[in-house]
Amino acid sequence: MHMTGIGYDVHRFKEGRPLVLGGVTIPHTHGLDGHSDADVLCHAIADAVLGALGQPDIGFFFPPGDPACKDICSLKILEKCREVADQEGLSIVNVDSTIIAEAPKVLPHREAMREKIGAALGIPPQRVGIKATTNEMMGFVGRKEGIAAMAVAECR
Ligand SMILES: Nc1ccn([C@@H]2O[C@H](COP(=O)(O)O)[C@@H](O)[C@H]2O)c(=O)n1
Ligand SMILES: C[C@@]1(CO)OP(=O)(O)OP(=O)(O)OC[C@H]1O
Repeated sequence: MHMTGIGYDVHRFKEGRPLVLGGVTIPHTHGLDGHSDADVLCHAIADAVLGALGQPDIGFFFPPGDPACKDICSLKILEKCREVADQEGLSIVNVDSTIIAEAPKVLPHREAMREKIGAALGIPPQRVGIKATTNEMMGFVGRKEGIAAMAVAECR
């Protein structure tokens, strides 16, 4: 049986932090604020995978504010999702995602992100979809207050 999951996350920009998306540090004026490395893309993908596994969300496995999660590399969260899939006797088929950001341009970093996410999830990079769009200068993303990401995943 195939199961589908959906994930969404958003993080606010903060000066003086590195911008990490899909496990890749991208040069930018601001990073994202968070207790973890604030990798909004990995968080959305994690929730999508956990949803497809019929599991609770990221906060169940990595409680918000848990000292053990301070500045955690969010690829570790994806590795945990893979472990949970293994424990359940399920496999991750593919993930697809969209980053919503006015800046920076993220598509130049797409291949690097696919490699990192694929390695963490144990799937080939060809099965990791990453797209990006601006919000046409509307809303909080449009005002460059932060970055949002959404994802879907399929498991079987
Ligand atoms: N942060 C972003 C946003 C967009 N892109 C790329 O630009 C294309 C056009 O975006 P629009 O929102 O103006 O339609 C989009 O399809 C992406 O290829 C990007 O790399 N990073
Ligand atoms: C992984 C966690 C751990 O604090 O990361 P945060 O940086 O707090 O990010 P958020 O997406 O708000 O919630 C997920 C948390 O569980």
